[in-house]
Amino acid sequence: MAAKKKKQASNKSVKNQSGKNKSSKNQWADHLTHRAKAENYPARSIYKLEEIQNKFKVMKKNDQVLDLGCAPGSWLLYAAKQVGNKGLVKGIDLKPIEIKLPDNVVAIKDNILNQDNAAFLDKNRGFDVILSDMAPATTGRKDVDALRSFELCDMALTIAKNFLVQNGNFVCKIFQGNDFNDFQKRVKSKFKECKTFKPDSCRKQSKEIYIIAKGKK
Ligand SMILES: C[S@@+](CC[C@H](N)C(=O)[O-])C[C@H]1O[C@@H](n2cnc3c(N)ncnc32)[C@H](O)[C@@H]1O
Repeated sequence: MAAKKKKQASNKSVKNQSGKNKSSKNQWADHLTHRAKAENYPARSIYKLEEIQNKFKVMKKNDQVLDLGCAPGSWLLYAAKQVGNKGLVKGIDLKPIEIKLPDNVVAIKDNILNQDNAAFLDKNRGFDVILSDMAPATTGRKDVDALRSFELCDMALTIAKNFLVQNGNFVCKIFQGNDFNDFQKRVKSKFKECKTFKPDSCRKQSKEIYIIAKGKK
């Protein structure tokens, strides 16, 4: 009886921003959210990178990988397994990483738009792979959100141009909007191969898509 009451309380109905009723439980939680939890990943986005890696083989053993927008850390954990203990994964995010990271991962809390993180990025060695799963905090205004997302992609591409080794690979999440074609054209001009891919694990209603660029010229 007590357990039943507790369950009812945790499922109680609340109003969302548009005034409609929704469950106070995470309405976005789905089987991948539960699977991620069971497999000790902090976010379901792990399965997007897994699909990308299975299809495009963007990372390999011993690679040095940069993960832009790395919190809460699922891609860091997955990339760390792909590169192995002789590889290295560096991550950067506005938010701190709160999970325990393996020895071949370092992460810092910083804004990618801040030019001062060049020392962390380390131009001397260069990265074999740069991943960007960055997404801006949404405002609800589609034009503003699309512009902010584009600004992050633009910065990710600049970092890829400056810090990827020759023949390096670049994966970048982008929201399909007005700037999409122009951005894709700019990526294509810098890489030998460039494709777009929407992993099955992306939420159907999401406008996000990944640009997979291989072989930096
Ligand atoms: C979808 S989450 C990334 C999830 C991550 N790939 C994972 O698997 O755990 C997007 C992240 O982009 C970060 N982000 C957004 N703008 C940023 C910026 N200017 N600099 C650094 N990180 C940023 C957000 O803080 C957020 O954690």
